[in-house]
Formats: sequence, structure tokens, C-alpha cells
Amino acid sequence: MNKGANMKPDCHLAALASITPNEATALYNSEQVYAMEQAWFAQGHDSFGLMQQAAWQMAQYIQKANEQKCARPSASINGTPARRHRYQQRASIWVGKGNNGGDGWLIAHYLRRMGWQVQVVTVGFSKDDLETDNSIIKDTDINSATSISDAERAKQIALSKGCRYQRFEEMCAEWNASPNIDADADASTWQASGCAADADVYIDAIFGIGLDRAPAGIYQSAIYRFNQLAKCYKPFVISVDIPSGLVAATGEVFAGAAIQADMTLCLVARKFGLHTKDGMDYSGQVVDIALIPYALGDNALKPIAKLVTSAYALTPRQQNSYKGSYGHVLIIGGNRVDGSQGMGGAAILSASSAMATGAGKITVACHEAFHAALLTSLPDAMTINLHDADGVRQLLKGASVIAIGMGLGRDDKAKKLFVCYLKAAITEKKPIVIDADGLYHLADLHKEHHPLIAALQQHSAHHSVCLTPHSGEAAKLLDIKVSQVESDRLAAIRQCATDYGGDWVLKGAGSLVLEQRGQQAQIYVCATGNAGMATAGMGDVLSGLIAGLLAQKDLIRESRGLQQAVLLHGMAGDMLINQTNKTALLIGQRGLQAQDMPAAIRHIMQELTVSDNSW
Ligand SMILES: NC(=O)C1=CN([C@@H]2O[C@H](COP(=O)(O)OP(=O)(O)OC[C@H]3O[C@@H](n4cnc5c(N)ncnc54)[C@H](O)[C@@H]3O)[C@@H](O)[C@H]2O)[C@@H](O)CC1
Ligand SMILES: Nc1ncnc2c1ncn2[C@@H]1O[C@H](COP(=O)(O)OP(=O)(O)O)[C@@H](O)[C@H]1O
Repeated sequence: MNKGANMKPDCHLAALASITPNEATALYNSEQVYAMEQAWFAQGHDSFGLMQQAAWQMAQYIQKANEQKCARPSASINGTPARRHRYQQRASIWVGKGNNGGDGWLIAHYLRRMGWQVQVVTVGFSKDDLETDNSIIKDTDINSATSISDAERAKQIALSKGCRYQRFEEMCAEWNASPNIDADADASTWQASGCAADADVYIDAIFGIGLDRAPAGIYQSAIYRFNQLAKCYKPFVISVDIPSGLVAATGEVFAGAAIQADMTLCLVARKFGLHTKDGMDYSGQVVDIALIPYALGDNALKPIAKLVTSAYALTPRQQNSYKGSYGHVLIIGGNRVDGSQGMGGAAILSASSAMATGAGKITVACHEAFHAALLTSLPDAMTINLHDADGVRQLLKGASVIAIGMGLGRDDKAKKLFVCYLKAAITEKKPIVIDADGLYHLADLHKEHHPLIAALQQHSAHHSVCLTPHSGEAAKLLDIKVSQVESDRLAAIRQCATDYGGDWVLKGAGSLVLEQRGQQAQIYVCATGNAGMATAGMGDVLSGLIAGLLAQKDLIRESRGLQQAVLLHGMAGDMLINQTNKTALLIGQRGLQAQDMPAAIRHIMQELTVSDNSW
């Protein structure tokens, strides 16, 4: 089951509930978090004290979270609410050798003090590593010792207080369950081996932000077994700081080896990787454990991105207005290369979406073969022949915004049209949205050092230019492999903005949005959207939505921007899969279609519109 995806409904509701957006959450990478800790220690604060504080707060939080979970009527095993009545709560805590493991040892120590039955599972420790060192087992000695690491101190405290542990390596050997991940060990044999497989809570403290390579061997095996046992016994799974195996700077999981958490207790500062790419599937609910005032003062580090969950409110329309007050969107796309079925649907979806945002007028420049279909599904739109270059250019003069590329085609003829219309849009000083095949041609022009690229860059300094690639299109634009984009999406979106100018969205789970603000570029991670939206045509809907918002000049700047458009797009998708109205036909993640989106967008636009007296 995809636990991360289960968090989405709350996110959507939170988004709709606010009239002005919640403060965006600052996101950081590992180096920045280490720098914050070092700055704190440089002020004379003790590193082990910080670890103790972190573990103590987490232990208390775990106790509270488990009590809340057990109090829910749904908390039952095979229909029996057994855990609620158990005398002692039980935790299985898996620790690695770094400071994240140190946190785990101390959590074990504190939970025991709080009356829990605790078992630590060590990963990567030799027998010698687990010897109690008599010279440092007294609390007083421990507090004064300086030569040992924080993780070692934490371990010695837990061991000296009698904390039970099992070496993962021995558990594997003892029960003849090879640490090789291909072996299919029965979870019950783990129970018999002394591993507290049936614990109420599994705590993952194997790796934190220090993960710097793919977990292999015993580590990969431990992550695999942890997930396997959790799937079988259904404990509450809590990761310390970040799920082991997830990369804080990118949200990437190496070869699928990461802990699948229900909840992540994030220490010091929020990590970027928890909210994008694989992070969305592995982190579960993210809870901040505030430890140091890193965000205060002149030396506060600039976050690498900000997490946005809620949209700007929309103002109601003035009574004394007409269609011209709300802009004219020109959609250019929907071509049919001779002999093919064509891509008329892309332009139709884009136009429907622009209309659903409330744009005053829509004209679609598409292949004539699709005019009848377009007018049947969207009689409110006007049409013009995509290949009537003079006609389209003339019409473009009166448009408020153009969106180009959706189903435009990639042949030479389509490229000529793209160059012609992009040039015209720049000459006419229009806001521009470029998507799909438009991005493909743009990449070619960049390779050819075509002057239009520089012109677009200059244009974007004064007018809105929004470019909307997914990872494949971004790879083409940057002339790199898709895997390179995927392994560092932040770097990719920054490079796109540097090479081409304009505002960008790098689409996908946890879409990134880059907005230029003068000399500064700000990157946002949009928390809305779901895997149901991974279907053809969703990108066309997004480009229409962006154009539709841009066209409506009565709205304030922020509520017409790219960040708002991407949030609204995701909110519409989330709304469709979370409908609670029992009389409506349910739409789930499977089977969600791009054509369902315009109605949801209209609904979201309405929900976000506040009456005058609510300001
Ligand atoms: N000391 C402190 O001040 C605090 C530390 N904190 C905790 O410390 C964590 C960071 O600690 P560390 O920097 O020790 O990082 P980790 O605990 O993630 O451990 C990193 C260690 O594992 C090794 N390693 C990395 N990838 C590996 C792989 N794939 N296979 C095998 N070994 C691998 C590294 O070489 C390094 O020795 C945070 O995530 C947080 O949990 C928090 O307690 C806050 C306070
Ligand atoms: N797993 C997901 N989570 C959130 N949003 C998603 C997910 N998959 C797709 N989307 C969104 O759906 C849209 C898909 O766009 P795109 O790939 O361009 O589709 P198309 O080219 O078929 O129109 C993007 O806005 C993307 O962010």
C-alpha cells in the first residue's frame, strides 16, 4: 500500500480551508541541516544535549501518537482491538551506527523509562560494538566523556540501563533466513527469533541524513525485512528524521530500498526530499520536532525550496464587467500530421480547462479536421485554422495570453509554425505558456543557437513566460538524460530557467515550480496532486489552466501566477479522487481522466472565491 499517498486528502482540505495561504514551509538539504547544527554548537551548545533533547521529544511524541492511534475504533487486528488493552506498549527500534542510530538508542532508553517494552535491532554492529564499556557506563562518566561520539554515548546509556537488543545479522543467521533479500523468510520465524515483530510501533533509526550511497548488503536486507515485517504485523511505523534509504537532497530512493513510514519525525529543519519524488510515497505524515532556532537571525540559511499547500483566495468579479474584462486565451496546438489521427484532444482539453478558470474568451488555433469536434464539446470556443499563419498572427494581436505546443506536432512544418507564432507573441509583448511539442521545438532552437531563445529570455524579463516540462521534456531541453533530471530535479529546473528564462514547472509527484522575482528565483514544491493524474492529457489541462488564470487581470498577481496554477491543478485532481458526496459517481485514482478536470477546476475556483466581506 502506498502510505504516503494516504496523506493527500488532508492536504487538499487544508488547502481549501484557508483564505490566505498558510506560510510556506522552508525546505533544506542535508548540508544545510549540518551547517545549522554546527552554528548551534559554535554558540556553545552541546551536541549530545541536542541528541538527548531530540530523542526525549520524539519519545514523548511516539507515546502520544500511539495512544491516539490505539484510541481510534479502527485500530484492530483481525477485528480484535487487542492493542488498546495491552498492559505494556511495545516498540521495535532498528538502529544503525550513525547519529540517527544514536537517536534510536536514546528513544529506546526513554521509552523504557516511560514503561514501554522495548527491543532494539542493531544493523551493522559487531558483537564487540555491543559490549558495555564499564569505564563509561555511569551517567556521570558519560556526561563528562569527550572522546566518544554522541552515537556511542547514546548506545552505552541504553545498554547500561539494560536495554534488550538483537543483532540483525544474528537473527538472520540463527533462523537460517539468509540476509540475501531474495530469501523469503516467514515473518513468524522472526518473532520466534526474539525480534519483537509484533510490536505496536516500529521505529526506523537505521540511516538519517548521512546516507551517501545506496544501502547494500546487510543494510539493504534490513530495510527489506523491516518493510516485510511491517506489512505482515501492521505496526505503526515511525522514521526518525527521514525514512532510511531516502535521500534528503533529492527525494530519491536508491533501488527501492527505503523504509515505508507512516510518520516521519523530522528533526531540526524540514528536508526537501520528504516532499518530492519518492519522498511522497515513503515519508507518511511529516511532523516537525523543533530543536534549534535555525530560521532566526541574520545568518539564517536560505531554503532550497518552499513547500506550498494552500492557494491564494480569489476575488469576486465586479458586477459591471463583460467578457472582455476577463481576457482572451489563444490556444495553439491540436495538429494533424498528414495520414495520422492527430492530437486534437490536447487543444480541446487545454481550452476546456482555460474556460473552467473563468477566462472571458477562448480561441483555438487547431487543425481544421478538429473544428467540428471542438465545437461539439466546447461550443463556447472560437476556432481558427492552425495553418492559417496570417489569420492566427492577426488574431494573436488581440489575445491576452497564448498557450502553444499542446499536440502541435514535431515535424518540420509544425516547427515552422512554432517559430512563427512564438516570434509574433514576443513582438506583440504577450504572456506565453509553452508546453509539450512547443518545448520540443524550443530545445531544438536552443541547440541551433537560434536568436529566438535570447528574444524569449529578454521577453520573460518583462512579461509572463511559463514553461511546463515533465522530466522527459526537461531532459530534452537540457540535452541530458532523463535519469539525470530525475536524480536532481532541483538542479534541472534551475538550469532550465538559466538557459531559457521565464517561470517553470517541472511536473511530477511533488511538482517543482520556479518563479523569477527580479534577480531572485524562488522554488516551490506543490503538495497537491495525486498519482491518478498520471494519465494522458493532464499536462494539457495544466497549460490551459495557467493561461486561463494569466488572462484574468482582475485577479491579484499572486493568484494568477504559476504556483497558484499548479496548486489548483493538483487540488482539482485531489478533489476528484476524494469526493464524499455519496450521490455522485465516485472517481478514484484509477480511471481519473483529464476530461474530468475542467468541472473540478470550476468547483475549486468557486471554493477559493471569497465574498467581499470575508476579506
Ligand atoms: N548529533 C546531533 O547533533 C544530532 C543528530 N541528529 C541525528 O543525526 C542524524 C545524522 O547523523 P549522521 O551524520 O551520523 O548520519 P546517519 O545516522 O545517517 O549515518 C551516517 C553513517 O552511515 C554511513 N552510511 C551512509 N550511507 C550508507 C550506506 N548506504 N550503507 C552503509 N553505511 C552508510 C556513513 O558513512 C556514516 O558513517 C540525523 O538524521 C539525526 O537523526 C539529531 O539527533 C539532531 C542532533
Ligand atoms: N503521481 C503524481 N502526483 C502528482 N501529480 C501528478 C502525478 N502524475 C502526474 N501528475 C501531474 O499530471 C500532469 C501530467 O502532465 P504530462 O505528463 O505533461 O501529461 P500529458 O503530456 O499527457 O498532458 C502534471 O501536471 C503532473 O504534475
